[in-house]
Amino acid sequence: MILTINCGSSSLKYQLYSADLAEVIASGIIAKIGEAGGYADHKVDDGKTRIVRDIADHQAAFTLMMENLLSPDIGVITEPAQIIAIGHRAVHGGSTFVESVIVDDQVMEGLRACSTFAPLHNPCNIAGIEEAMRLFPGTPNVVVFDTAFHQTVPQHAHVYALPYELCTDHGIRRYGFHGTSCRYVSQAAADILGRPIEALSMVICHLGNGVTIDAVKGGQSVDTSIGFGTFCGMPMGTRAGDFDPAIIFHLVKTLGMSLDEVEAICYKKSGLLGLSGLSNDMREVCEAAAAGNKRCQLAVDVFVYQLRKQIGAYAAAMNGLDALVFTAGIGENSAEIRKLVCSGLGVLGIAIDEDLNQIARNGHPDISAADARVATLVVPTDEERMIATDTLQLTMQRA
Ligand SMILES: Nc1ncnc2c1ncn2[C@@H]1O[C@H](COP(=O)(O)OP(=O)(O)O)[C@@H](O)[C@H]1O
Ligand SMILES: CC(=O)OP(=O)(O)O
Ligand SMILES: [Mg+2]
Repeated sequence: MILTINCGSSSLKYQLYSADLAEVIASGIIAKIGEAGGYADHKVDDGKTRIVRDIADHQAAFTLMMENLLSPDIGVITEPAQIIAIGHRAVHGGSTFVESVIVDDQVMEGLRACSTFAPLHNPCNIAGIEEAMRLFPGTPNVVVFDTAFHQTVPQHAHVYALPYELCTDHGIRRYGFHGTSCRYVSQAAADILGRPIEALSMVICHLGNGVTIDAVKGGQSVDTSIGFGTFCGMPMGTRAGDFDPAIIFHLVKTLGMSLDEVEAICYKKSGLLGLSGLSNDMREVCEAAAAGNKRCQLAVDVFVYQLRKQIGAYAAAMNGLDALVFTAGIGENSAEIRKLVCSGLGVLGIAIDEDLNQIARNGHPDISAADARVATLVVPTDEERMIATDTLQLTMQRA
């Protein structure tokens, strides 16, 4: 069996596949790590078991995952050796990692070096890999990078107009994230449309806790909204998205904030949470907005406006658009956000059928109106399957 691990800042998601990847045998999420109210949801077939327990750190989360997988009641394995390879998500691979790799000491060193670029994500990814190496000695670990798919973004799109030496000598450039999701979703969208991916210009809207808008032309990422770190581009759950960097100097020099405080604002106190003052969860923000909460309405308005602007920019950058694709938590589940985003994009030839929009998750990925020039699709992402696929491929190659 092949195990995939996605260690986030406060969660660990896992999925166990049969060795041929034909079947997902078990999956789960361990949530609120290091916070009050920790729990694990472990799924086998249609059954879900919730275990409520405080989870101090990623090591404790790993222990709980193993208890679940090995449990006589809800477990699916009898010994760890049944797992032949483990695939991990890593967010930032910098310029060092352009594709998935098998973990060795040098890879771990490279990952640690990229941690300063993604302080919210990479340290957690590394904690997961270290724990896997400790609990499964001798089992190959593969690491799959969010940044890898965006290595094709051309220089004129990934270089910032800063002194060029900062790019060449210090790796200051746009890297892009959620690449594993965009890679999966763009191919799935081409399959749904029944057209070769090489012939398509698409904008992928990965709208989860983190948000990426990605321009994919001919199957390659040609521009992407997140940049060097993971807080720029679109507003996200708790991250700011683009704002004038002069604000940072003002907060530090005039308002006397420390850099740590400013960093916390950019990554943890902004976005939907910062604007709404209520929640980083789009469902809650939409519900409160519908009930008349003005700051929540503002958060929705800002989110939708920035999305529309970015989609328009990428349609122009690619000199055309064949498909607009929604994915991840918000993109897959919120008919309202899809409707709001698309309603302002008629100029591009985007038009959706509201009845189809409402039933998109029930096997109706194409929600385009009959007269639309651009196809609009809703495609559930599956980063885990991509991670498992790369893990299988690399370990087979080595064997
Ligand atoms: N029905 C829904 N309506 C609006 N937002 C939703 C809905 N279901 C999930 N979401 C949102 O999806 C986001 C989480 O997306 P997800 O892709 O699961 O996150 P992660 O980046 O952690 O993988 C949250 O903002 C959540 O509110
Ligand atoms: C890079 C990033 O934003 O990841 P996530 O959506 O998992 O927070
Ligand atoms: Mg996700």
